[in-house]
Amino acid sequence: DRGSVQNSPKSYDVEYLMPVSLGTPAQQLNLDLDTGSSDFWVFSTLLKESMINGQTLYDPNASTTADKMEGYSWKITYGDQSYSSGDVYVDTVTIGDLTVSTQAVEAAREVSEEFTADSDNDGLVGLGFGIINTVMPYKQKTFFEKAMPGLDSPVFTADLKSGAPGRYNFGYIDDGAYTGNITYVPVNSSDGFWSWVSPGFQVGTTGSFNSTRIHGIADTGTTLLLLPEGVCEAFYGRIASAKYDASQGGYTFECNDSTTPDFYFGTGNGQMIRIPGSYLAYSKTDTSSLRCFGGMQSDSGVGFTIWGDIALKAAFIVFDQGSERLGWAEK
Ligand SMILES: O=C(Cc1ccccc1)Nn1cnc2ccccc21
Repeated sequence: DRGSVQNSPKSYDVEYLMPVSLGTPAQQLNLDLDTGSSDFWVFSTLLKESMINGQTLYDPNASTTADKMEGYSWKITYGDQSYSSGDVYVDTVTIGDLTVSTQAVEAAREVSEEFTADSDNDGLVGLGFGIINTVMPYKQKTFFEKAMPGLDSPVFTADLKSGAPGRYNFGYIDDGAYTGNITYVPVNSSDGFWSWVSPGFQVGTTGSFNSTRIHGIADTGTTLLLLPEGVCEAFYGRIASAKYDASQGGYTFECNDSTTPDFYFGTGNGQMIRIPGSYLAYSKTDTSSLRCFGGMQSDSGVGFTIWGDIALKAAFIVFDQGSERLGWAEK
């Protein structure tokens, strides 16, 4: 079996949403595929009105195939301190023609203000590893883990684009979606993340390759690229107008600064992925400003590097859960 679904970026590529069908008859929600977490949760009719702001709600009572998991609950807090919690139902879920008939659907009773404010986002499909699923008393499998045994190949791929729709595929690799070769690197899933080691980086075409191992996770649910302080300093040191602006909480620079170099990161056996400098001028610091908040920021508050959407949209990525490895290709 296999599946394929279009993803669509919200403004500034802050997140990428995809249509998902839940229940019988199908209820369609727009969900955020998040390889940085492992809960499948949705806005639901269990929520208080005050927490809803235009989102589409999953109504388990309107689904003939929904069964409540009595005595089960969930509560998740993300790295940015946003959170959600609620009850659990088993129901049928279809993403891009791929159906899982008994998916644990986590129906929200409570969401933090960040989720309420994001009216286009009806919930998350966590495609990290199931060991960090938060359902109690027994953790539940991710959508991919449930689908995997029936797939042609135990992989899913992410093709995120800058300011344009891309695609998530399940169970196969579309050889037309990338150029050159796919370089595979081993994944350590013990923390539940797609964790891997980059051999180093290079700033611009003229810079030398810096052989420094960078431990981090491939996370579609994080917007920015959070890298070690020293790497940020090497990159921003090459941009004439760049500075660390404590009032903005990060590095900023003039959006059109022509000295902005591309950023290359190593993936293994000599391959590098090029992130165009334009991706790193993330968003204007305010409407009238000429300065942009950097798409690359320090990971010092996190403890590991996060290869978020800024980096992922420069590549075609194979999340190979069958072999616990990540595949990287240019496109
Ligand atoms: O939380 C983060 C980014 C982050 C910030 C600070 C420390 C560690 C990580 N990403 N993320 C990944 N999945 C998410 C889902 C919702 C909100 C944020 C999400």
